[in-house]
Amino acid sequence: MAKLNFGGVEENVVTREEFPLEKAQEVLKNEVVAVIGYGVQGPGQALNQKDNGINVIVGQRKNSKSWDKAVADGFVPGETLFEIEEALEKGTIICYLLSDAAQIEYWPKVKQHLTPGKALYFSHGFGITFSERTGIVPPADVDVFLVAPKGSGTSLRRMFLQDRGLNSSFAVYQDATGKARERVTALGIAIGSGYLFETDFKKEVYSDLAGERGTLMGAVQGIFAAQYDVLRKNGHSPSEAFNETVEELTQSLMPLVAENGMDWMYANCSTTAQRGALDWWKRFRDATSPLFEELYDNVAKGNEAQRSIDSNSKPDYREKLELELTELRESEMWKAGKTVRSLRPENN
Ligand SMILES: NC(=O)c1ccc[n+]([C@@H]2O[C@H](COP(=O)([O-])OP(=O)(O)OC[C@H]3O[C@@H](n4cnc5c(N)ncnc54)[C@H](O)[C@@H]3O)[C@@H](O)[C@H]2O)c1
Ligand SMILES: CC(C)(O)[C@@H](O)C(=O)O
Ligand SMILES: [Mg+2]
Ligand SMILES: [Mg+2]
Repeated sequence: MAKLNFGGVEENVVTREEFPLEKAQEVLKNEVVAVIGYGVQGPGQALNQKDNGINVIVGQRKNSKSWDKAVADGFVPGETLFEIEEALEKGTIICYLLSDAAQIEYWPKVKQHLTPGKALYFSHGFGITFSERTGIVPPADVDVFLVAPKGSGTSLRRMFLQDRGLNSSFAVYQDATGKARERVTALGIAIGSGYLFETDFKKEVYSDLAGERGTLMGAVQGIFAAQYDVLRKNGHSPSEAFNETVEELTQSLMPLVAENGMDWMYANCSTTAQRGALDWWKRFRDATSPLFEELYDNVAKGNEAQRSIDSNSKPDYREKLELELTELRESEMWKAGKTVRSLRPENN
């Protein structure tokens, strides 16, 4: 593994140079990788593995939208696409990619098919870390590990098609065969990861739940809404408020941050903007820091996991989520955003 220096701290990272695709293919040549669930991660991971020459099958409920999607994506019923139980039986590596809540419901069936030497693969530390709540306790004679792409399954697939890789975390929880590490590394490469960063199940799930509730998804919408509302209350038009809150950030400034860091983005703005941003960022940090502390604490106590289990186990959880997404979509800010986006050349 390559040792890289991250801001003064050395960490181990698996690179594609040291573990090329050919090595992954060799490690996995006698395995049947069963991807269970074809929602968001399922398609990205299954298609990338298929294109990488891995023997991959999909397990999904028949008569579902996801089943039809798998067929449309080229998986063949009876050959590479099966009902969940059949795929569980055929697979030697079970990639458990049902939603975290659905994993609880299906666990008794999965466990039944985890015969000695098989491997159980997750893309989240959720089920194992919160096992008192999920009931997911694997038998001792199977390998248990995770590869968690740090991004959407949609991006995993898109970046693969662009010959780029999405960074993933990986962890081994249980090594029953003595081969868990090479199996998980091979899978990490095969699903289209760029680099693999080592962690453990608990660290992965705590950081992931905090991140998505925080800056990646929850906090970003919150801070957008707060600024947009203040601008609107002070008489600015929807387009002005949206451009100054979201559009400029995603189209002009975030690409600069992505390219070369925050100081680089700042340096490409006026000295007027730099003076103000350098004065104000610490106040935003200090104002939000207690909220981030509260969030992490809730994650560590298992409250966030429980909330997710409770609400996403309800029969109508999809409709309920969709209602809340619609509320966002129908808010003035995001309706203004729709019109602003329609003006981009690629949407004209
Ligand atoms: N979505 C992402 O991009 C992403 C990123 C990193 C990690 N993960 C992790 O990957 C795993 C899969 O997440 P996802 O977002 O792809 O899941 P998802 O919510 O898209 O659901 C995956 C599949 O589960 C099926 N499913 C849901 N409820 C079911 C039930 N009761 N019975 C049978 N099937 C059911 C759905 O039909 C779908 O095919 C999770 O552990 C998640 O935390 C997801
Ligand atoms: C894509 C995310 C937010 O990184 C993932 O953690 C998820 O749960 O979907
Ligand atoms: Mg997550
Ligand atoms: Mg994540």
